[in-house]
Amino acid sequence: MTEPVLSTHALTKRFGALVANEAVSLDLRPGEVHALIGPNGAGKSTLVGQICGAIKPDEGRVQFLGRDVTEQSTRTRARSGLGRTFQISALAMEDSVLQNVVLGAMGAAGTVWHFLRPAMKDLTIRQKAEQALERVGLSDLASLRTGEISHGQRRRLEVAVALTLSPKAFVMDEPMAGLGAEGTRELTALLDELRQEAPILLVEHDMDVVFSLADRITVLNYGRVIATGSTAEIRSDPEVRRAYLGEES
Ligand SMILES: Nc1ncnc2c1ncn2[C@@H]1O[C@H](COP(=O)(O)OP(=O)(O)OP(=O)(O)O)[C@@H](O)[C@H]1O
Repeated sequence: MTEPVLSTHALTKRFGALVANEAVSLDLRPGEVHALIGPNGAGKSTLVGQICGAIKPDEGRVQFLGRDVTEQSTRTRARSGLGRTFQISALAMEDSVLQNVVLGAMGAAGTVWHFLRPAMKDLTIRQKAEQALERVGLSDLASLRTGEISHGQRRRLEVAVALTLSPKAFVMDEPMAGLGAEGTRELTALLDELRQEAPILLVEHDMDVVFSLADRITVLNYGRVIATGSTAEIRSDPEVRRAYLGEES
């Protein structure tokens, strides 16, 4: 079997008496979209936080590109190619679309102490940013203020920022949240293409998106994995239907 790009091994996280994740193991394989679903409070964001380095696990390990990264900072993981988009936008609304991507590319190049103005003149960084914007179909909006573009376009801009890291894997936390039908359709098409460049761990509530994009699905309930499998397997799993899809047994 192909080596996974990213994997968690028995990750456990407690908040006081609450077990938010209990021995969660999953993997992300090359070329796939692996959706992580579960009811509100199931522990999806807690898991993503541990994968990306924002939350320290109580037990268990995280492996990325064959290395144990459990003790690494968010920044180190990002620099090795763990691309992340957030539930809540981290974009600078007053800056232009291009400036936001340049800021991302500066972080990727390790030039965080430079000021934005000289960075805009750094040809390598600027080129990288422009390529990323082209990849997500936002080149025409490069000079607009980020606050002026639509919510859907901002979601794609976040993907462009992540692309400047030349990611080896994406972790996306509810990228479709708040999008209308058109925005959802555009972002779904983009993610469908991006999986060839880097596999995607996708936390998503929109089941139409999940079932149209995912190669595999992992279902969390009360912090535990209750099922992992293909979309067909998940659809017909009685425990999933009971716990998540709200069906009577
Ligand atoms: N910092 C924290 N301190 C205490 N409890 C927390 C903390 N973070 C999360 N929790 C609790 O852990 C459980 C899992 O939360 P988490 O946000 O990971 O779930 P989720 O599946 O992402 O939910 P949602 O779909 O609503 O985003 C919840 O009961 C939540 O209240």
